[in-house]
Amino acid sequence: MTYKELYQQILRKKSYLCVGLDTDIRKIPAHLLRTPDPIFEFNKQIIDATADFCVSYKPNIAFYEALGPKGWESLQKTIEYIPKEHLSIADAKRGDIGNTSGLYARTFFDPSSSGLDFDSVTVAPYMGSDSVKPFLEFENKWVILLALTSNPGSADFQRLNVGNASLFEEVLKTSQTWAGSDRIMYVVGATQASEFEKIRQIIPDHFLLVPGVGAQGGNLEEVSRFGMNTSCGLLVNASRSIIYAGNDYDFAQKAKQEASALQQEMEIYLDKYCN
Ligand SMILES: O=c1ccn([C@@H]2O[C@H](COP(=O)(O)O)[C@@H](O)[C@H]2O)c(=O)[nH]1
Repeated sequence: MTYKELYQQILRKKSYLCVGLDTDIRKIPAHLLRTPDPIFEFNKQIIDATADFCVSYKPNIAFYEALGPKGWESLQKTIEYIPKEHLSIADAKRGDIGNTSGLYARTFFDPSSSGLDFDSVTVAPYMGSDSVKPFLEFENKWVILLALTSNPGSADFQRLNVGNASLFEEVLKTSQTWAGSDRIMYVVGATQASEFEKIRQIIPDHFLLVPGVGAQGGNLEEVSRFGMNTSCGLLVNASRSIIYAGNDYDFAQKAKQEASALQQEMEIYLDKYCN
């Protein structure tokens, strides 16, 4: 998916919502446990209920890996089921020495190797340019680099001063010099709203993946006011607050209501701040 295609979808749906598929076998409604693939059945119903209100889906790979081969099978079926117009994000936070990163990239981007064909993957920048390069070599795919994460521990390293700037600012600046940097997005937590203005000065045009609204308490209005650019430039993720809005036969209907409410709020902010 190109930058332009993503922006057009945002305009069409009046939404920049990413639904997080953090599907936990211990949390899904009991009646689904009687189906052959409860994780996929849950995801399928969530996708059917929310597709009109979001532009992206983000399965967090941990929830699938934890189940072994069965989890990978559910993940593969989920990825095949997500409508092609939605940007798919493998939230895997990978990154290693070059040849190992190459295999991680094949895992998520090369269906002939792994059966998975994601549009994008989250990558940790800590090991530097050669650890990210193999992902960027897949020309029609996106790398979503961790910049300033939503958790309290983001202060431990990401905010440390290195020279004249903090480490996360260096990640933003240095990664701009890498080949294929036009296909980088950045993770910035919704809980970090005070930093969005500064971040936009460094990377005015890039898309930001913003987790942390809903269960983590981030403020959608602030994120939109300070983070939006002229092409929206935001994908705001909500996982638990949507997919676990209900826990019974009506779970998908409840998820739909949550996604719809966020979309309606986003429509207001698109009118107000995307110009
Ligand atoms: O900085 C980060 C990076 C990734 N995440 C992930 O996003 C979702 C958030 O889930 P919620 O239930 O909406 O809180 C989850 O998969 C995290 O691993 C993040 O929260 N912060």
